[in-house]
Amino acid sequence: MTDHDALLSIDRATVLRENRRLLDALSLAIAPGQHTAILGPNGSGKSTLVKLIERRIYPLVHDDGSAVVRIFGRDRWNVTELRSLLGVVSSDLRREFEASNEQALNAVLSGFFASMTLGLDHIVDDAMRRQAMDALVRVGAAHLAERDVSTLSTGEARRVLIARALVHRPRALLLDEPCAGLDPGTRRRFLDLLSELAREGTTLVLVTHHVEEIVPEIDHVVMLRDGRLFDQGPKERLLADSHLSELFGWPVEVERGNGFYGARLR
Ligand SMILES: Nc1ncnc2c1ncn2[C@@H]1O[C@H](COP(=O)(O)OP(=O)(O)OP(=O)(O)O)[C@@H](O)[C@H]1O
Repeated sequence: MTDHDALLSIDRATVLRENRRLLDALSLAIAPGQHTAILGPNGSGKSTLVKLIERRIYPLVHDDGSAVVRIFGRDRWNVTELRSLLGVVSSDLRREFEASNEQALNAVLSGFFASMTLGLDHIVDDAMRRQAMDALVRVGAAHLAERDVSTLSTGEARRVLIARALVHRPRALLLDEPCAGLDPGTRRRFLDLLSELAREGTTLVLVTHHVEEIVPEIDHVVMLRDGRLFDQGPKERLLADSHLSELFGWPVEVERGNGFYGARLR
C-alpha cells in the first residue's frame, strides 16, 4: 500500500503544545476496508490524533513540504467532499452535541452544514431530509426524530450523533471513544451497530482505551503510548497479556470469547 492508496496515512506527525510533544513523529497507515482500533492508555495522544485528522490542530510541517496527513490519498480537501468519505465522531463533537437543544432530525441535517444546529441560511431539500431519515432508521433511532437532543438519554443521543456522521454516507467512520458513558447493555447494542456498519462496507477506525470495544470485524490494532507508535499489527498478536501489560503499564490478563476480547487486571 502506498500513501496514495491508504484511507488514512500519517507521516511523522509531531504536535507541540507548551513545549511538550503531544504527538512525536507518529506514522501510521490504514487501508480502505481495514477496520482498525487505535488503542492507548490515558494521555497517549489518541484524541490529539483525532483532532489532527479533523484539522482542529496542525502538526509541524516537514522541511521538504511533503504532506503529514493524507486522507484517501489527498492532503487538501473541501470539507463537504471530505465528510462524504470520512465521518468523524470526536469527543469534542460528542460534548457539543449532547448539550444541544436541537430537534434530533435537524441535528442530523446539520451534519450537511458542519454545524450543530440548523440556521436560516441552511437550505434543506427533500433529498437531504430523506437521507437524514434514512440515517436515523439505520441506527434504530427513527422514533427519536422529533425529540430534542437535550432530552435524549446518553445512548439515544449517541445513536443520533452516529446518524449525523452517516448522513453523507461516508466510506469510513472515525470514532473517538464512542461508548463513553454507555451502560453495558446499551454499549453492546451500540457495538452491534458498528459491526453491522462494518459488514455493510463502512471502514471503522475506532479510538479507545477499552479492548472490550474492539468488535470482531476489527482485525488491525494500532497502539499509541506517549504520543508515539508503540506497535501496530493483527489483533491476535497485539492483544496478548505481555503486550497489553506493557502498553498500559499494569499487569493485565486477556480473555477472549464470541469474537470479543477483555482485559482483567492481575
Ligand atoms: N492544549 C494542550 N496543551 C498542553 N497539553 C495538552 C493539550 N492537549 C492535550 N495535552 C496533553 O497531551 C497528552 C495527550 O492528550 P490526549 O487527549 O490526546 O490523550 P488521550 O490518549 O486521548 O487520553 P484519554 O484516553 O485520557 O482521553 C496529555 O498528556 C494531555 O494532557
